[in-house]
Amino acid sequence: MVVQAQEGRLTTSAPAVHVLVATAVPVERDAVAQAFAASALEVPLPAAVLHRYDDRSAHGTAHGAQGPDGAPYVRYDLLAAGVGPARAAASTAAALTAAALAGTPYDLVVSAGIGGGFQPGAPLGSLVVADTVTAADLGAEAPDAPGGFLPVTELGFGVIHHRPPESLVRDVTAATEARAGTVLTVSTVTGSAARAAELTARHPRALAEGMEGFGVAEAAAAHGTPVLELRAVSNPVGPRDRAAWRIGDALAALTGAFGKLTPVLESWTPHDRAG
Ligand SMILES: O=C(O)c1cccc(C(=O)CC[C@H]2O[C@@H](n3cnc4c(=O)[nH]cnc43)[C@H](O)[C@@H]2O)c1
Repeated sequence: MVVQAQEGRLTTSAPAVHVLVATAVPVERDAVAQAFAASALEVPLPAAVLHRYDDRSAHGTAHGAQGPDGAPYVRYDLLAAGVGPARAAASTAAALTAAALAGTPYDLVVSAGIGGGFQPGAPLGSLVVADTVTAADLGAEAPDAPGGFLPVTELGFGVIHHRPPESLVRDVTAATEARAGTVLTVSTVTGSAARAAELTARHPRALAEGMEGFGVAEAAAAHGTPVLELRAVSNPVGPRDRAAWRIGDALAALTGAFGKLTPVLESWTPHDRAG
């Protein structure tokens, strides 16, 4: 349930752990929200609306940060940030800036959604946590280069990898029974065996691909905020076959993952947060 509320600023009291979750589309955002018992407060931003949930695990932790009533808790702001790396980066940057200006910066940004799984490493319905968030098609075609492609870093610009905090990746992977590996960000969904093989050759550790992670990570990095990416596998990466997509199963896996995330974030220490 979403409670309509007008709020002139982002928050009224400092949360224990302040997390921005950026999905691409509302159905993914709502799958994440289903993990939380509380109803949402709608927080309007200039170009988007955050759905805010204050979540407490059933048991809390000895090391958890303290909420207003003394119990450990995590504040999740859920944002349907748009499809593709550019739109996702713009929306995430807007939310990060609004929070910073309000004096309540985020501790963590999570890019979450469905994604394609490289087979056999990431079966349909499984969950992948990125230990590396990689821009797979940011660069130049170069017939003389290995694989016929030069990443943008080889051209002297930017970055193509972001690395989430190791301890957080380890703990989230364990808690959610996910697999950890590289998650690729692409601007074009892979639709052929040849393209899948090309990506695997260039990125042997790739387990999944999506279209937003790198954009979200770029926005987080600009604010010095750690990032995490979670992909629930809805389809195999390879020849386009819409009939093979299992979006419902992937959305259910996303809900399940977020149901297990709160205790991990409650016990995420400031030392680890430095990543
Ligand atoms: O091919 C189609 O007909 C088609 C119809 C509806 C949606 C799509 C998408 O590609 C949705 C992209 C959306 O979902 C994520 N996603 C899911 N699977 C993959 C994938 O194999 N490769 C890349 N992205 C994927 C992505 O993050 C977008 O948010 C296609």
